[in-house]
Amino acid sequence: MSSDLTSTAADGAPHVYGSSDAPDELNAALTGGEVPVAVYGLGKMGLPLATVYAEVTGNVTGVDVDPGVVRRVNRGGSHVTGEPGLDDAVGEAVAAGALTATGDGEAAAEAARLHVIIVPTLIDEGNEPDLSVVTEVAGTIAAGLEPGDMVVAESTLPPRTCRDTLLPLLESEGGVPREEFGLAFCPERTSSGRALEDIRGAYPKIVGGVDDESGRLAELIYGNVNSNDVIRVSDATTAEAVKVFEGVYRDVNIGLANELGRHAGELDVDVTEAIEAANTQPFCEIHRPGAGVGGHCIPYYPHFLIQEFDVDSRLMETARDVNEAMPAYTANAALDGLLNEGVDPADASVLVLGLTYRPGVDELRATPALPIVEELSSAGTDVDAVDPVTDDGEPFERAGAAVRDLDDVGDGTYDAVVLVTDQPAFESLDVPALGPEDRDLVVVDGRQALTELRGRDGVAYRGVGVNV
Ligand SMILES: NC(=O)C1=CN([C@@H]2O[C@H](COP(=O)(O)OP(=O)(O)OC[C@H]3O[C@@H](n4cnc5c(N)ncnc54)[C@H](O)[C@@H]3O)[C@@H](O)[C@H]2O)C=CC1
Ligand SMILES: CC(=O)N[C@@H]1[C@@H](OP(=O)(O)OP(=O)(O)OC[C@H]2O[C@@H](n3ccc(=O)[nH]c3=O)[C@H](O)[C@@H]2O)O[C@H](C(=O)O)[C@@H](O)[C@@H]1O
Repeated sequence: MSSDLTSTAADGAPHVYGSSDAPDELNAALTGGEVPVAVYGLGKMGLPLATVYAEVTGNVTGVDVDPGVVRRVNRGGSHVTGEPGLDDAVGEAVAAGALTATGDGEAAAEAARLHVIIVPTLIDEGNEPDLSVVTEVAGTIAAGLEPGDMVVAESTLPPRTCRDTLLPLLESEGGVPREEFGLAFCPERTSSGRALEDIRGAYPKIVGGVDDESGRLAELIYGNVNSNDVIRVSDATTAEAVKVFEGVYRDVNIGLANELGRHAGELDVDVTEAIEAANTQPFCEIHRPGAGVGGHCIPYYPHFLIQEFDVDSRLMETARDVNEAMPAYTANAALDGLLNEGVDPADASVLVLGLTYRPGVDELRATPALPIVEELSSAGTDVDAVDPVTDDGEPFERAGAAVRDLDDVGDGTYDAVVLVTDQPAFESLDVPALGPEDRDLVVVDGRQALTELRGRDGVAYRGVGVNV
C-alpha cells in the first residue's frame, strides 16, 4: 500500500515515494526546490555530489560531522583539493541559497524528504567491511523519516546491504512501514580529479531499488541529476554488485599487470611496452604494473565479496595478495640496487618521491608509500620522503622517515631514489643530480615515470614492470 498521491509531509513538502503524481509533476517538484534534499557526507565525493544536487534542485542541506567542513562550505568554499571547478560551484550554490551545510544530521533528516548517503565505507584490520558510518547515518535519517520519503545510498556497499541492513534499520528505527518509504542503491562512479564532470554525466548512472517504486523513483531522480543515461537494474543488490564488480575487475586486472610486470627481469623485456602493444586490439585491456594499489576503494572492494560470501574467491584473494606484495617488491628493488652498488643499506640514504595513493589526490588510505618507507627504514636506511600534495607526513615520520619539502631536496645527495607516486610537481626535479659523485644513483621507478633515465650515465635504473 503506497502513500497517498499528492499528499504532503508534515512540513508541506510533497511525498515522493508512492506519489501518483505524473513524472513531469515529480520532476517539476524536484527541480523546483519543493523536495528538500539532505546529503550525508561532504568529502571527496559528497561535496561534489551535494553541489550537483544543489544545482539541480536548489534545495540541499549537506551534513558532515567535521565542523571545519561545515564552516568552509557555508562560507562558499571547498576543502576538497584537486577538483577543477568545485570551489566556484560550491560558492555559487551557497550564494544562491541552494546549498547549506550543517553538523546537525537529525535536523537535516527532519527537514529532508530525499536523503542521500555518501559517507565512507572502509574495512577493519581483519579486512571485514566496516559499515558503522553508513548505519550511523541511516539511524540519523530514521530519526527524521516520514512516509513518502526516499533514501538513496551512493556509498559503495557489500551487495545485500540495502536489502538486509539498511531497509530493516530504517523501518524499525524510523517507525515507518517499509511500504511507505523508498530505498535505492545508486553507486557513485566517479574518480577524484574529475568528480563534477563524472557526477553530472560522464557515465550512465546505475540505479536499483529495494522495490519497484524505489527503482522507479531513483530512475526519475537521476534522470534530472545525470545528463547521461540512467540504467535501472533489477534491484538494489544488483546495483551494489555492479559497483563492487567494477572495482574488483580493476584490482584483479592490476594484479595481472603486476604479475606480468614481475617477469620483466627474466624475460629481459619492458613488460609495459608489451602490455601497451597487446592493448592495441579491443579484446585486451591489461592495466599497469606499479608500486602498489592504494586508496579506500580498489583495495577495499574485493573484501566486500571475499569476506561477505562463502563462495570460493581465490582469484580475487590472489590478486589482493599480488597487489599487496608490490610495496615490498619495490622497496627490495632499491635495497638490492644498493647492494649492487656496494652500498650497505644501513649506511644508505634514500629519497621516496610521492606519498598519496595516486597523483593529485590528497588521500593516504592504503597508500603503498607507507609500507615502502617501513621496509626501507627497517633495513636501516635513512629515508627522506616528499609529496607536495599532502601535508600529513605524520604516518611516514612514525615509520622512520624525515618528511621534507620538495624545495629542500633539490640539493640533497642520496644513494637511491624511489618514485612511488608520480606527482606532477616532480617534473621539475633533476633526479640524477641527487646522486653521489663516486657511484651510480639507484633509481627505482614505481610508475614508469622516469624511463628516460634508463641507461643514463650515473644512474642504475630499475623500473617496476620495465626491467625488474
Ligand atoms: N573517493 C573516490 O574516488 C570514490 C569514493 N566512492 C565512495 O564514496 C564514499 C565516500 O567516499 P569519499 O567521499 O572519498 O570519503 P571521504 O573520506 O573523502 O569523505 C567522507 C566525509 O564523510 C564525513 N563523515 C564521516 N562520518 C560522517 C557521519 N556520520 N555523518 C556525516 N558525515 C560524515 C567525513 O567528515 C568526510 O568529510 C565511500 O563509500 C566510497 O567508497 C565512490 C566512488 C569514488
Ligand atoms: C573501476 C575504476 O576505475 N574505479 C575508479 C577508482 O578510482 P581510484 O581513485 O581508486 O583510483 P585508481 O586509478 O583505481 O587507482 C587505485 C590504485 O591503483 C593503482 N593503479 C591504478 C591503475 C593501474 O593500472 N595500476 C595501478 O597500480 C593506483 O596507483 C592507485 O594506487 O575507484 C573509484 C571508487 O570506486 O572509489 C571509482 O569511482 C573510479 O572510477
